[in-house]
Amino acid sequence: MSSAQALARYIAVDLGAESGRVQLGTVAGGRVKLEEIHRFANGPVRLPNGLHWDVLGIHREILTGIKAAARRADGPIDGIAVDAWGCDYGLLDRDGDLLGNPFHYRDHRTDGVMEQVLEQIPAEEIYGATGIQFMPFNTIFQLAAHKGSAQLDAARALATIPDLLAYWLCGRLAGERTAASTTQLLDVHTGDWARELAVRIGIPAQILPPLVDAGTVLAPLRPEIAAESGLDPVPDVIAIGAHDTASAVVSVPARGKDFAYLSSGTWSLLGMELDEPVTSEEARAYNLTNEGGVDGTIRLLRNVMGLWLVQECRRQWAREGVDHDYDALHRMAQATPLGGPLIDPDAPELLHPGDMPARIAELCIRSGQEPPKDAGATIRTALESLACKYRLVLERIERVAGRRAEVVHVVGGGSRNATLCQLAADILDRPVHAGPIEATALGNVMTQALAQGKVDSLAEIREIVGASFSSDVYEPSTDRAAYEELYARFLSVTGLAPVADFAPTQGTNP
Ligand SMILES: C[C@H](O)[C@H](O)[C@@H](O)C(=O)CO
Repeated sequence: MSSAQALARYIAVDLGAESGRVQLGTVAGGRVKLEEIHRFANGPVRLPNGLHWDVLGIHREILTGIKAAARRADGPIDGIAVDAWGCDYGLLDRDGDLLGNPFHYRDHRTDGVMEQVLEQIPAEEIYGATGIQFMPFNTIFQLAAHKGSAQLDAARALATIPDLLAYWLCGRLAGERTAASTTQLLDVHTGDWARELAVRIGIPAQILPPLVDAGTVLAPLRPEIAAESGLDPVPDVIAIGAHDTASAVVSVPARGKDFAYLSSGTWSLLGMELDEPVTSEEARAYNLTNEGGVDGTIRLLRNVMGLWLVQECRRQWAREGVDHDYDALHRMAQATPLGGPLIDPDAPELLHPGDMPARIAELCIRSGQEPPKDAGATIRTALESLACKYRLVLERIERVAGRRAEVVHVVGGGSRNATLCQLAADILDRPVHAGPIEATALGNVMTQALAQGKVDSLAEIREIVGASFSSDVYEPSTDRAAYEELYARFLSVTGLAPVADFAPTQGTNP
């Protein structure tokens, strides 16, 4: 694509729990192209006081990526933006300096904290204000666990992970709303911080930063970074859908409204796009979340444990001396016959790092099933269970959204997992369109283009992405009996209630 044609070039920094990527996006002639410039591993660092993220290391990798992108680009860079996982944050002191490495959401410091807070403030109230699903690591509970710490006492500002890294690139700290929504401290009706809620929990509301919408230009890249990278003219740093899932949903190549999306990676984020939040008793009972979307949309979704199950199994087997790569694991799972043991992939025992194969086997035994006999069978159990949970969650979302999804778009790294995509189509009994893989980075790039008026709308973005990247289509099996039997067995061994006869509960997720 020659520079004459090139309409705009953007650098997208896309940070996930397992890896970070710096991508160069070029938007021209109604098409978007993405080039991976720099990829680096990411993961928890254990300190005496718990699991943390190495944000200085992440920042250094971002600078390396920006320099390389500047060298690779065949013209000026128009913007830079950062997206990252939700819920985690850094605290800044009165000088704007970081007060210690952010904790990792899988750290045990929040054990039991959500229950304590819910004794103080009823779930109905928190959900009524924020519309956010109850998860033990939500920022609100991490801050409650942080109370009384020297860090929180000295804190003058809170920065979600994407906001912190954007702040280090441009010097302006702002709370981008899609990322802010994952804190469970944003009022979903007003779009402002739920300060009164924060104060009732003992969180100093003054640390909550000024809010901006996705598509806001923050400030120019810091001059020393621009100079070091040879970026002239100096690009702006732009707030986009800073919560990675929000950016992924931007580039779902869907038309109309009757679609569901599954952002598939370490987590499976399954949802539908709404114009307005739904904080009904039923939405709360199903523990659905109303996370903020780009262009004022609402992401009515649910976190499902995702490919973390497979990632942790692989790490455990590697610790035991058998290093399976992901392709080998999926070939083994594909070769394992349908109908093995099933589990609830969202069982709390599976959230923290550790011996995942043993935990999966334990859950099977505890529910009266023979545990998986080998690695392939263990992965098969994880994938079949995920696909079954997708069905339960999607049926609940459709009921609350009041409409049916005719197609499910699976995007992200997990969209390469053909076994899971086919199982999802079979158990959901509807077509699954898989791709693009780099949906989050594409959403990052295209929202920068939206911020600069290079494109006009979410619909146009989805047209451009759909025209630029093909999707693999998985049609549901016609052997309905086999998959209906599988789903019925899933419900019976897990004790999870199908939509039809589900009764409201006291808040935390079934
Ligand atoms: C904690 C998870 O990261 C968060 O709930 C999820 O939405 C996410 O950010 C996935 O990347």
